[in-house]
Amino acid sequence: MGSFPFIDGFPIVTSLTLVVGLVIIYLLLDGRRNQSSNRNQLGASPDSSHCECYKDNNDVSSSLELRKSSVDSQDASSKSSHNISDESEAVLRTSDDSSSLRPLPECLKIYKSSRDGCLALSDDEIISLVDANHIQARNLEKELKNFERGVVVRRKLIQRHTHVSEELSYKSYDYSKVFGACCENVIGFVGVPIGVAGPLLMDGQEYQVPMATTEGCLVASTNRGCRATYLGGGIRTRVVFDAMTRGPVVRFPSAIRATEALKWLENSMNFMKLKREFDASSRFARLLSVQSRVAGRFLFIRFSAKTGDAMGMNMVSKGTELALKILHADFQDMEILSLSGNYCTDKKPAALNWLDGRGKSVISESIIPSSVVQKVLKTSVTAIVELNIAKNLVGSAMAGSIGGFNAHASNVVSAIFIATGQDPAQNVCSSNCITLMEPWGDNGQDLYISCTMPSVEVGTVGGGTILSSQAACLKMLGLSGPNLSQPGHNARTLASVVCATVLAGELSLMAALAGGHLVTSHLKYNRSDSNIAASVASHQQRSSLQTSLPNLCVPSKVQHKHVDDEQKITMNVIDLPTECKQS
Ligand SMILES: CC(C)(COP(=O)([O-])OP(=O)([O-])OC[C@H]1O[C@@H](n2cnc3c(N)ncnc32)[C@H](O)[C@@H]1OP(=O)([O-])[O-])[C@@H](O)C(=O)NCCC(=O)NCCSC(=O)C[C@@](C)(O)CC(=O)[O-]
Ligand SMILES: NC(=O)C1=CN([C@@H]2O[C@H](COP(=O)(O)OP(=O)(O)OC[C@H]3O[C@@H](n4cnc5c(N)ncnc54)[C@H](OP(=O)(O)O)[C@@H]3O)[C@@H](O)[C@H]2O)C=CC1
Repeated sequence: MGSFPFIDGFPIVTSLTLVVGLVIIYLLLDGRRNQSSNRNQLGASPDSSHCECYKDNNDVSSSLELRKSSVDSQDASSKSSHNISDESEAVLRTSDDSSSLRPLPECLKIYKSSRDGCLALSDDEIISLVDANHIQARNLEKELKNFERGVVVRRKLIQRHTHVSEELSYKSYDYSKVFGACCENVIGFVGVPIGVAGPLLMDGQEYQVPMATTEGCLVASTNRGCRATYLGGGIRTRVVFDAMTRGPVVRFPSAIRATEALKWLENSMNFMKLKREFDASSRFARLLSVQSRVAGRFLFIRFSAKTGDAMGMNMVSKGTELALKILHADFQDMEILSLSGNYCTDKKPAALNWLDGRGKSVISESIIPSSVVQKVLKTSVTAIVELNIAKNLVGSAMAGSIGGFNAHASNVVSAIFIATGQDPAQNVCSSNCITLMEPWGDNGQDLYISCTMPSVEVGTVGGGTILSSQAACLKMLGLSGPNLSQPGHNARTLASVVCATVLAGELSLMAALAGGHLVTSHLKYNRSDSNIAASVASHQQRSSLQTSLPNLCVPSKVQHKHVDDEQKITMNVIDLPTECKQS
């Protein structure tokens, strides 16, 4: 044995066998890799993918053979996944077999051969035409005359640059409502859970309020507020102002000229001229007022209009553009710098909206009996009233807030906005709210609460309200679409629902804070380890700090507001689960 050469302690024969075996395994694995990269030719490696396949297919004769064998199976699979008319089924091609790609000139010829030329091309062939700038990626739905296939091809296009998981939903969605109205370059849709809070007893009627959110605990809390107000006899609301605004910026050669224009706008005859033009732009938009401010040579003009059941931004923008032409006719030296000069103010925090209102200005109020405060809200009238002053009034003043004198109005506003197809960006000003609380009744034993929201920007027609799920949520409230007998009534009622639900949310969260229940409730409803379990495990393994508090330990009990009378220190004492204590 000693005369035989050894490799790493093995006799040479054994070593050679090992090397040959490894080479064979490597070749087999490599072959599989190549096969799979051919199958995913629009996948992760963009440069090699399509171009390589296209080069391969320059050999037309071989590609024709391959194509013939693949077309049948492709068509069979495509029929189930695409909503194609019978006519086009016969010629539809999809992309799975890269080897069947026809050369670009041939694809172009087919594409141009008729109005439906696109339908005779596979997804990959369509992509080759997009790459060569014959088809615009953003027009795929139109070109393919099939919304879902347009979405599928666009997903394949961007697969080459980033991973688009099947988990991003795209099937069985009514894209016909989206195209030209709600979104461009569509690649799918995101599902957001909808919870329901209710019954909300508002102005004598019961509502079940849909809320779209991923913040566990929010619906539970709002539901509790609905319960408390229901037991107290409900919530009353009033809409005190209703006008959407658009505020362009224009410029003059001098401040003097800007001031002359301002004076012109203040004249009631001139206002009527503007109004005639503005009102002619819509069956529902009606100009109510024009408010102007000068800053040097700039003039800012805030057009305010009723917009029926629409939130109204498109409508008011359209009317404003026409009205500006009338002003321009008398002030030819006026430059229109922008239809929006941020004096509207849309989608940005602004004191103007807080002070003067925008959209619907709404007030809601309710009285909660002391027994309900104790049993349902688990706090006392004194504690919640004191906390409201300290937090929502003094705290927000200390923070320099404008319109943020509340606990979490934006939570409820955003959840209802997403559920009912409102413009979610308008959550910024729509969440302006001041929450007020007072002891009520002969002995101050009950609780009075009100929410004042000057700028709720909502509609029941237009925007995302046309989409099926969002319209279904509006239907739950009995507020879908236009109110034919009283245009504007549906949108105003929706604003009331928002304000009343905000009141319910304020009541419940403030009670939880006053009672020290915030953390326990959120750890119960608002924490999951589904996408962090691995990192927590590896962190624990790495650090092996058994003494530290594991991230996912849920306190079984939180004692709050343990006040040391002498020092007036407030402490939170967290009672940990046994396993956490042991570690
Ligand atoms: C609409 C455009 C982009 C057209 O702009 P355009 O320049 O006429 O379009 P184009 O056909 O010349 O295309 C130029 C590029 O725009 C893109 N593009 C163009 N069309 C599409 C489409 N269908 N789908 C996807 N991408 C598109 C695309 O990148 C395209 O490049 P290409 O692909 O041709 O090389 C332009 O007029 C625009 O940006 N308008 C403003 C719209 C906007 O920003 N709206 C936001 C909402 S407004 C609001 O909510 C807030 C407000 C206004 O109130 C705030 C305030 O007070 O200021
Ligand atoms: N343009 C912009 O600057 C901005 C646009 N937006 C977007 O604007 C969209 C909303 O614009 P908006 O003007 O509300 O909606 P639309 O643009 O959809 O306009 C409403 C349409 O509904 C018609 N309508 C039918 N019945 C009624 C009724 N009872 N009350 C009111 N209108 C009715 C109107 O008729 P008619 O034609 O007679 O007026 C109008 O054509 C959203 O998508 C939003 O995201 C948001 C911010 C800024």
